[in-house]
Amino acid sequence: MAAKYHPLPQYSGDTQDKSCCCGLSHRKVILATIIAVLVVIIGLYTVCRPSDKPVVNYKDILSDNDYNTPKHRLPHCIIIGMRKGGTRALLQFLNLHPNIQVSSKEVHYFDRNDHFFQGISWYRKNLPLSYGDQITIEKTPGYFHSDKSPERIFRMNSTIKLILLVRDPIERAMSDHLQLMDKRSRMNLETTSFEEKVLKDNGDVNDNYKPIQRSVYYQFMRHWLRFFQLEQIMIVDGKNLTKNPFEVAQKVEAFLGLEHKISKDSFVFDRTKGFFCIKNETTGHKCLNRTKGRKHPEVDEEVLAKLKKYFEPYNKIFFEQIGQKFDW
Ligand SMILES: Nc1ncnc2c1ncn2[C@@H]1O[C@H](COP(=O)(O)OS(=O)(=O)O)[C@@H](OP(=O)(O)O)[C@H]1O
Repeated sequence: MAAKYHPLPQYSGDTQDKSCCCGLSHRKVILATIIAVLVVIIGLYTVCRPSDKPVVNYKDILSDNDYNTPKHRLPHCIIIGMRKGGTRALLQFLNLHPNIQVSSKEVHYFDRNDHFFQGISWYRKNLPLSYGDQITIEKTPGYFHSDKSPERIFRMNSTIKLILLVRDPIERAMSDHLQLMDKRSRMNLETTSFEEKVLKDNGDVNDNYKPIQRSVYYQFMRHWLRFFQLEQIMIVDGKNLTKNPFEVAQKVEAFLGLEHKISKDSFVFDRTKGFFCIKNETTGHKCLNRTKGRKHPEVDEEVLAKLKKYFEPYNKIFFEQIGQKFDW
């Protein structure tokens, strides 16, 4: 009997689906691989991202009585801002206290996703070593203006103590502007005057300019008060810090439940710098670097009047939120 003829499958060119393995076409294999990779990425993200549950409680940190072992401890207190409020000066002054350990760098854990999604152990590693009887403080002024930070801090420790330095919004905007212009000039980019930047062509206040936006405090404070009790947030007058650093340091010591250890003798007024600096037995005294305490140029009266009018209603809401008034 003649053998039955079975035609061979025809080669139909590279663009056609070809049988690969298990009878699946190349396209299906590629699709399945992409789906598998996505599933693995989503799985890893879900497992590795920081837990939504509070990680630690203030009481737990305080009950850490392993006094003699230096460890990277989570902060008991965070200076959340505001940018240009005097945060560096306050941190330096608090560092004089033997029971306070400060993070010299701004960690930017809660306001930067690339840091935050590395998890709480990343944060801990980026905080200084401290002993069990010390309070760890970090300052990142960007936290105040970031909408994610309040909830993220709350989830880490709902009873944490927060410090917010406040300043006249116009002075703060000027300080912010000078910093931005300084950065531009170091990059050899064109710089613009405050007056030009803060007003639009039609003469209205330029509410698209970041230094102006960041001075509308009530918008940011709203987020913080959704998560924290006002009593947990110490509001510090930045102007008072420049005039009476000792008085402010004493109030912060009390807020943190620490003994008064920072002495008036630790400060010396530097006439050239125009600010208080920290006394140093060997070098005389140490002031903050040139990026703190820049000379503010005079602002045109008309521009100043417009800015005052612009910020007035916003300041009023902010004062109501914090239950305190300032002279701005
Ligand atoms: N003792 C002392 N020495 C120097 N500077 C002092 C001091 N106390 C408060 N200030 C004020 O701190 C302002 C800078 O604020 P910050 O440190 O929060 O700025 S930053 O957001 O971290 O860039 C800085 O703002 P500018 O004067 O506008 O530069 C100072 O006014």
